[in-house]
Amino acid sequence: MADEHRPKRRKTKANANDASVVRIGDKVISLSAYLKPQPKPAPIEPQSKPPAPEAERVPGDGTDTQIQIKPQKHAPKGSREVRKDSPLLKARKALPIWTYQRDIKDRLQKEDILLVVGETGSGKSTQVPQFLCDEPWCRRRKTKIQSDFVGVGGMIAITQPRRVAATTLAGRVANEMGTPLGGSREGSVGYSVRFDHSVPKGAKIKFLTEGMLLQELLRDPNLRQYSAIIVDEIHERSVDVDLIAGFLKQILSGDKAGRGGIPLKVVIMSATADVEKIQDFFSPQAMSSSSSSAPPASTSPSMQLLRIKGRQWPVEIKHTDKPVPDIQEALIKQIFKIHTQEPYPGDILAFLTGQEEIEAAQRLIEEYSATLASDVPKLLVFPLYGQLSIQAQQEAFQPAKSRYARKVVLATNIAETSVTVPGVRYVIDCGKAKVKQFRSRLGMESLLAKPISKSSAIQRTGRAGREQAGKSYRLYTAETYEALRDADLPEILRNDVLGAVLTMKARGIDDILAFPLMDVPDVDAIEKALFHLVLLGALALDGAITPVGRKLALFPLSAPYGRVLLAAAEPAYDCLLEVIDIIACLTAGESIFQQLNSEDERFDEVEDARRELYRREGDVLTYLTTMQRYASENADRVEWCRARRLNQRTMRQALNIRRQLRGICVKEKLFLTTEPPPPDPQPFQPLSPARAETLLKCFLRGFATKTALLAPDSSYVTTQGKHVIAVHPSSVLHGQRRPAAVMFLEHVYTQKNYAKKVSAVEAAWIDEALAVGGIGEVA
Ligand SMILES: Nc1ncnc2c1ncn2[C@@H]1O[C@H](COP(=O)(O)OP(=O)(O)OP(=O)(O)O)[C@@H](O)[C@H]1O
Repeated sequence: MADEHRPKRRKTKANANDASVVRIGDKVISLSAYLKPQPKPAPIEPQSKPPAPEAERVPGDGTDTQIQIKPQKHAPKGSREVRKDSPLLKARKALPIWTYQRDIKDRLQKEDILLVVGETGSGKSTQVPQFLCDEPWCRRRKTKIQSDFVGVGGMIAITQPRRVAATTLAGRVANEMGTPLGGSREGSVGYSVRFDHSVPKGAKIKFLTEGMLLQELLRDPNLRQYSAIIVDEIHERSVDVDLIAGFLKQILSGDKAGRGGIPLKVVIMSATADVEKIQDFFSPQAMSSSSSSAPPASTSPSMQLLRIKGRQWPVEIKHTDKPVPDIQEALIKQIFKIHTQEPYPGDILAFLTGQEEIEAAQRLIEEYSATLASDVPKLLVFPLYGQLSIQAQQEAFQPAKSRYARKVVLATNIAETSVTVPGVRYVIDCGKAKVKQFRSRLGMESLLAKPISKSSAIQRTGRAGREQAGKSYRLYTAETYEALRDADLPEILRNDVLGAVLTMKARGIDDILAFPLMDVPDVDAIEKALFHLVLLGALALDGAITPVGRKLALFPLSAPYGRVLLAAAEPAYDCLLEVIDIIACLTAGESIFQQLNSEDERFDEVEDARRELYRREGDVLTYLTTMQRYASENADRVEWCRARRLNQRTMRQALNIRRQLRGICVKEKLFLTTEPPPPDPQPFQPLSPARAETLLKCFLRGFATKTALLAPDSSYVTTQGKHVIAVHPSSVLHGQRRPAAVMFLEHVYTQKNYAKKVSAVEAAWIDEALAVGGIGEVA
């Protein structure tokens, strides 16, 4: 029996006899100091400002994840007129950056590149694009490029490290401009994140994730549709933002022929950037040496630096007196202390390290909150982490449904930069974050909780004090803060660079080491990536990009998933529809299976219902069966998911991704027939053993290097690198018969080396897949 969704710990409950304690495993946390005597909460004051942004679901079948922002009542659809007494205009004018408006415009009128450094909440992300979008240089112009007349410019792109920031900022700016967002034909503001785009006709400002801008760069290396690119939150130094900085440097230092001589303006922004490093990278000397067609250093664009002083609202920072022995305990106590002692309303945003920690804390807070007296406001908990679907993430940004409740958002560092969570007045910072680190020599990734940097701590604190004065509770001492390093290591120095190398190759960069990067990754990591790309067929043996590589770079999927998709379209496999179903489930966000608790009274019933989904070959085919049965259900999908404890929201998102992937495959002419994919619901057809084998072999075309063989001592040893690896408890194969060979789609080092998303395969199939890639045998 699969125990993917078994509990990882005993069910915890507040002691029935003593409502002032909560238990975490063996520990008992007493909250009595905060709760007795119970102070009466402050009376609820009507909020002086309307909550914003007023994001809403698009009504419909629920498969669309677009967000729709209610237009301001006074603003006609598509209008950009905002009344002078609009509260939002007043709020904009109160932002510290407002007084710098003229300065920013003047500087960009004269120069092409500007670095804006200003405190969190000073108004950079929401205001700078609005200041610039009506500048004369921002108009779309017709120009002659070679022999054609083409339009250049007219729009501003502003990149964000995460989709939640891109969508919420787009919502806010649309509101401020009095223009609708999403689902509308006209408007000034749009957004584009993976699997979700909403760019109205005539948009002047587009918020997009860094990954999406990279995709656009592959299609249009001169970014012709834009007059300006704003790179926000550059301090996060993701691989993608480093690549963007490199490409922008090439455009800025080039001869502009590809834009018909029209310059591209570039604005780099952050509250906590390493100013010197960025200035060096974009210095005239560095510019002139990065391009053969560059003018001499004396005429290269020079980077202006503008520092925005001040923030709108103060934030009081409180450190602990002594180190806290148990972060979770301290965090929960702090939440209840705020709830009972700080004025209401005022929501709480608490930073934890990961999904598991968030779920554990959520259970405890909810259990305890249920025992609070009826005259005490309830605590409503909202999780916020990367694996959640966009819809689930958006819920954290809505005002609490009940007026007599305090919202507690439990977030990972995805809420650390850029975002404003409306209503939040208090921040709690646990001082740690899970950091992904790729050890190129081992070919293994680790995901361990580590102390954050000063930059992260400042950003977390900056999530308070955005709508009113706030407080930031750091669960570590002032001395610990002082000892933190200034910034995190850039991702390019600690992560797999497979995607980065593929992007560079697809953009025609042959000499990867000569590409302008703020930090150059280890040669070892680049070699590993080149080897992997050759194996995937994305690069030829001489390192040149192949047609397969070009296609992979354009898919909104990682290269191995893209490779599986392309293989599925080959006549030898011919299983595109099934592979799309599986990849849709794998990339939809949160696991489609909710974790089951063995003490749950419905445990056996749910396990019974799930049995029809589990496949003894492992997780990949279990996902397929689940998607196919879900899609074939035509009575009540919500009830169907409930009975099996499937995450209905993730399933809906998977259907949405499935629709988009099918569309991409039709466009790329990958389907072997010209017949359109059959509409749902189709009757469920059990998978034959031969078909199961074909599908797993097809997945090996992308994942032959992520395989392990059973050793005589019953452990699994990876075929690449020869490391011992265990099947993760979340896999349907955990605790089952041990097949002689396994393929895994992910691996992670936490307490030990774990293989996730595991399937039973045969050693001969692995050899076959490696041989197709020209790499030889595994054993
Ligand atoms: N979604 C939102 N809902 C409500 N208010 C918002 C929202 N987004 C922004 N604001 C308001 O606009 C102010 C400025 O936000 P903005 O994101 O432009 O600042 P920033 O300087 O870019 O901050 P950071 O460096 O933290 O990203 C916020 O402090 C808040 O008052």
